[in-house]
Amino acid sequence: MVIKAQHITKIYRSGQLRVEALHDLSLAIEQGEMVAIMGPSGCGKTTLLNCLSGLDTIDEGDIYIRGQNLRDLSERERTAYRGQNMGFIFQDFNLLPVLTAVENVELPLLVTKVPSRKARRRALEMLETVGLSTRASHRPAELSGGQRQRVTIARALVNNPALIWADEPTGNLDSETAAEIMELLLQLNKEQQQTFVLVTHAESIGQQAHRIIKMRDGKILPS
Ligand SMILES: Nc1ncnc2c1ncn2[C@@H]1O[C@H](COP(=O)(O)OP(=O)(O)OP(=O)(O)O)[C@@H](O)[C@H]1O
Repeated sequence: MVIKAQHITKIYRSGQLRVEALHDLSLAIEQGEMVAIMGPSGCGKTTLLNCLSGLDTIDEGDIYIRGQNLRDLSERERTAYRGQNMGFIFQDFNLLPVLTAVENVELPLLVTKVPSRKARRRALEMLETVGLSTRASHRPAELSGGQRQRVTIARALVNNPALIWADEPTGNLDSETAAEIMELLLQLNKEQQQTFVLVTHAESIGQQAHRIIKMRDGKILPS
């Protein structure tokens, strides 16, 4: 089991306000699975993704990633753990505007002290995998939405993480480009046996995952 969550609860507090965004939620995801998390706006999908990936902390319960209880790691250790084991694909791209496509993709490698020539080679390889080798020296503003999303995917996968989190990976894209991106994710999942957990509103995208986890009001609906 690559991801195991047991009885997790997440409460957001601000002043007197208290929102229980996850309520006694348990789940298990296996190595190599592609899982889609679906449900109405506000049901807790993004919160679940942020907690499972250790970007945010939980109030109760336990989360194990490849056997490691996230609770036992300090914030600094969690950050290092994410860098080594996880890739993130978010809807608003998060690419650095002053860097070219290849520079954006190689960044996670340089951060982990991979020598620059090796990093460049690997980043170019990744851009080729996502079908963007001819745009390596373009800046994000000089790329289309679908192309930017491909750069984000290349960057998320460049250090070969075991786990990839994607929050609305096709949210800003037209349906044709969204289908292409989903096809690419499925292909990478099949080839590399990496585990993908994606949040989506799009039924057509969710249907292509191996499994859909349906959420309502901070809980998982029985399947
Ligand atoms: N930082 C925060 N502080 C307080 N409440 C929050 C915070 N972030 C989210 N919430 C609340 O927690 C609940 C779950 O939010 P979350 O963003 O996880 O939902 P979601 O299912 O991803 O929604 P959407 O599909 O609209 O993105 C919502 O009721 C939301 O208002």
